[in-house]
Amino acid sequence: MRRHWPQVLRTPVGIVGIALLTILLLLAVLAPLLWGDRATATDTGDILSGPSSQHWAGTDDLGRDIFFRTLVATRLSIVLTLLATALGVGLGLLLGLAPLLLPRRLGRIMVAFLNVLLGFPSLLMVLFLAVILGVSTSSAVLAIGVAIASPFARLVHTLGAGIAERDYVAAARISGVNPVRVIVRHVLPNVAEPLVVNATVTASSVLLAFGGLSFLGIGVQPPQYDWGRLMQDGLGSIYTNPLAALLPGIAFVVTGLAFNLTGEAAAGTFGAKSRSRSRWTSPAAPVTVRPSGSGDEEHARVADVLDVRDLHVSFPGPEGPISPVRGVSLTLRTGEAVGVVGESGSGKSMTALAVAQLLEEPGRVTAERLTFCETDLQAGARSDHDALLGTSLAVVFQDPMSSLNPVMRIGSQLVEAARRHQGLTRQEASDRAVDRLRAVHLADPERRARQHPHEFSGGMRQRTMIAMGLMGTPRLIVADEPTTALDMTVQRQVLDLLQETRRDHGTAILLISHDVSVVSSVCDRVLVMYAGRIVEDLPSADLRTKARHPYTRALIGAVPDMATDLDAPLTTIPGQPVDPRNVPDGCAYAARCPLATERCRQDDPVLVADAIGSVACWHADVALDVRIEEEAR
Ligand SMILES: Nc1ncnc2c1ncn2[C@@H]1O[C@H](COP(=O)(O)OP(=O)(O)OP(=O)(O)O)[C@@H](O)[C@H]1O
Repeated sequence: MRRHWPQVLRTPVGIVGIALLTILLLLAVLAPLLWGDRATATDTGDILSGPSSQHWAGTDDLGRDIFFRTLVATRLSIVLTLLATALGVGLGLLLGLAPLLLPRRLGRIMVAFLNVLLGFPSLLMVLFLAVILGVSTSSAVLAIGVAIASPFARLVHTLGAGIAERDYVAAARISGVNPVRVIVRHVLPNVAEPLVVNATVTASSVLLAFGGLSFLGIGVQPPQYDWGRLMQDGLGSIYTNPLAALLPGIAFVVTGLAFNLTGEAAAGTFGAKSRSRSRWTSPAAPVTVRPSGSGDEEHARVADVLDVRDLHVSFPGPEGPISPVRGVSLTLRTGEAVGVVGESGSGKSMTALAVAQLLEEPGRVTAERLTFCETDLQAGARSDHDALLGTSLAVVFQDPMSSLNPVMRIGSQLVEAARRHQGLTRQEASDRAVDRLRAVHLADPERRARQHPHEFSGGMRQRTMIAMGLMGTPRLIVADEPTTALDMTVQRQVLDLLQETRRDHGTAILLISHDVSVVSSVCDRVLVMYAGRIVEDLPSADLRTKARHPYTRALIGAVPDMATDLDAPLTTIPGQPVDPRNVPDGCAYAARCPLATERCRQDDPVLVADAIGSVACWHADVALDVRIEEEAR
């Protein structure tokens, strides 16, 4: 944001706004010192006079100089405006952020409360509070501050809630960072720009509101005076000396204009910056990572990194629970790479999130067994597992925009992760961050560590996230669509990097992808998911020749290869994937399967192991050539 303010000064609107504000602030500081005495000096021989060479704007009923009084009133008018704005913004921040910190239900109540407050028109609220709190300057500040707090709180909440859903915030929260720190470090910096712009514009409304209260006699009380008070005093002589009321009126207009123009220019500049930044980063790719720890030798002794039995994920739905994952079992051994493929909605990501303990409420995870590095993740408190997950599990997500904090330097993000989980000093963590950036083949890592995510290409961001995972030595990297949206060359580099990590550190990899060819090029085994279940598990090497489930064969058939006729339409799988809200009886694939029989529609086949792998199909023994013929028909 600091970078953007000089930009504001490059726009004509910004120049005028900031010049006016500077003059007003100078007046606020200097006018009482220079002209304080002249503004209060009474001259009973010259009361309620019109403009003259001695009194440019005439005098009031005690013969005081209206011109100097208006100049001197700048300080009180602006100080009160800033005080009420600061109070409103502070309260708004508290009220707007509270729902993000409170338990979900309490947060909802808080949001409902905010909505009710918003139903009151601000000006009515100010008048109501000013009368209730009593007539004084401080009650007027309080009344205006409270009245502007609710719209500001609503803005803070809306912007904050959007950021709080990003992967890097979720990862920080779930890996045990104090919620207040998450807000201060990750949420607020990302919403600061629109909030500052909004606060600037709000200041002009506050100025008006204050002037209004003083004008009505329920704001600033004599002997103090602000522009509103001066306007009221000048009203009595409006026909003999219109300047008495007009001059403070002009002061209102100029000050309101200064706040508004500055706010408008800032909004334009920040808006343009944000838009250009999102264009710049949008083609990129993934990631959010739980950073990792060390201890390769000890790791190597443990064979099964991950052991999952009968995993279920469910969400509450209007007509009963929705289960996108329905009894998944899988095992990953040290250094093993397992791919999970399936159409969109088959439950791949939900399985990964459940395994990584990243699924948030209201999602519910149950399993007969869920063991990571020999630790039962279902036993004991969540906080007991944070250290293990934080040091041994890295998760690489797909969404580029939400995976790295856009306002933090790359180096700081790596350092923060390592310091939290490995207890390194800042210097040690910085050195390691540079070293890890080098390890993922980023050129000039020292310079890169000082840059922000928007200065990186998609592939570089993705490698950065893998570097974050490598701040220690993860036992498992869960990579959810890590190469989607990357071009073939960068995709290859990222996949090679995963392979290198696996080879050098014995890290197991769970790679999720739509792309059968990506998975089969990296993984030892492939799990095929359909409707929340694994329907086939087989070695990658056998995928093209020995797959037996009709769904696996259909997925392979949908991947074009060198022999594909480019003039013919691409092969697709007929029908629609199963909606988890409405899973049919029997085999979930039956409605789309060319081999389906009555038995398939009634009885759900279970996964049966054999010499090749495992398959859940009543027709798994039908010879492959017969199957291909059937499918072709
Ligand atoms: N909060 C939720 N409430 C109810 N259902 C949900 C919720 N989140 C996800 N689902 C459902 O879970 C199912 C599985 O989603 P998941 O993201 O695991 O699919 P996927 O196989 O990873 O798909 P993709 O490849 O598109 O990411 C989807 O049908 C989705 O609608």
